[in-house]
Amino acid sequence: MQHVHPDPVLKNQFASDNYAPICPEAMDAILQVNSGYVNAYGNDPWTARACDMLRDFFATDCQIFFVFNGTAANSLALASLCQSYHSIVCHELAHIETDECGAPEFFSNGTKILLTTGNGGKVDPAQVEHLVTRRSDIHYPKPKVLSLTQSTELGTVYTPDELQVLRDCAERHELRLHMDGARFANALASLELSPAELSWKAGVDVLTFGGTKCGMAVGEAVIFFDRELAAEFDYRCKQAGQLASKMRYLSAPWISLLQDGALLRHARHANAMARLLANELQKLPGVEVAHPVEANAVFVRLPQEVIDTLRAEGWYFYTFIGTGEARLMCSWHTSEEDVGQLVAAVRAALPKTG
Ligand SMILES: Cc1ncc(COP(=O)(O)O)c(C=O)c1O
Ligand SMILES: C[C@H](O)[C@H](N)C(=O)O
Repeated sequence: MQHVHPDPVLKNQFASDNYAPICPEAMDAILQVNSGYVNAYGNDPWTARACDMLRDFFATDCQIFFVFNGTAANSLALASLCQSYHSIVCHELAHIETDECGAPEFFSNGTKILLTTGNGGKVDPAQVEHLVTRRSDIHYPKPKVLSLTQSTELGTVYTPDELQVLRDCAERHELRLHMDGARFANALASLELSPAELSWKAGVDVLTFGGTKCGMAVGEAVIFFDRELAAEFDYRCKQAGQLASKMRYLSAPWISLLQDGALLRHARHANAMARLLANELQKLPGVEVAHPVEANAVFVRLPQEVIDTLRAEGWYFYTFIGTGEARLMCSWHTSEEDVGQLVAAVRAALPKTG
């Protein structure tokens, strides 16, 4: 096929796992189900099978819905957990606060987001306790949801002990627990825990499970572990324009990524590339890895002239996430050669000593 643009493929990209192509398993799945007519709007056999496989994956009778992207998954899930007069507590760097353009507030008809700080992009339990208990008068938007991102926007992961402390706080104050799992697979691969231990057994009521970051073209799973909270969620999806008519193309890739372990294999690979990148970069003078590398992101403090040089050479990376560091995001598609080329470019861009 003639490329729309002369050469759309980016050679030097560490901006996001969203830039990666579809992984082979997901593409094969799309081709395999692309025959003939099937029921639309999720009433096809592959969607049913994908839901059953996710119930097996989480070892519980959860309810699953597929939507087009993570912003929709988070916003609609949050809207199911609270009323407009409630508030949602999350980290100040949470995607639902910084990068969803007000969608959570919009789809919940105005629910207020209350922010905590905390090291490594993880909410500070003491600040959650303070936000929830500081006021109980009618004028204060009553906290109803605690939202955690796992793995976090800074590439760290909540440990089981940290999750337990937050779960205890949520239960003490009757908060529902939302988990933004855009990179849940990376957290699973990092902690080597079971999906159940990292979700419903940790008290999570609803998980938005990222398929896109695992190599799918599209298709996030909204997973309700408390089925009562899923009541009429299908209507919420339809009204928000998130009910896919050709659902089979969102659900079938989940089958292929779950059935032979590809989902976790790709996550482990992305995490390994991030560790390799961090290990090589921190050997360089003047380069500081800013946060623990526990998933597939590396945040580095680089001299501005290095950033300018790298960008002039065509390297893609974000500096608007976190607290100003350069975010270098690895994916299922990142190779050791890619890592080596970036490290060499950083080394060459550093001021010459001596
Ligand atoms: C932490 C996090 N949550 C959610 C999302 C989903 O965002 P989108 O609506 O772009 O799929 C992203 C996107 O990459 C993300 O990084
Ligand atoms: C920040 C952007 O919205 C996307 N979630 C990413 O992580 O690349």
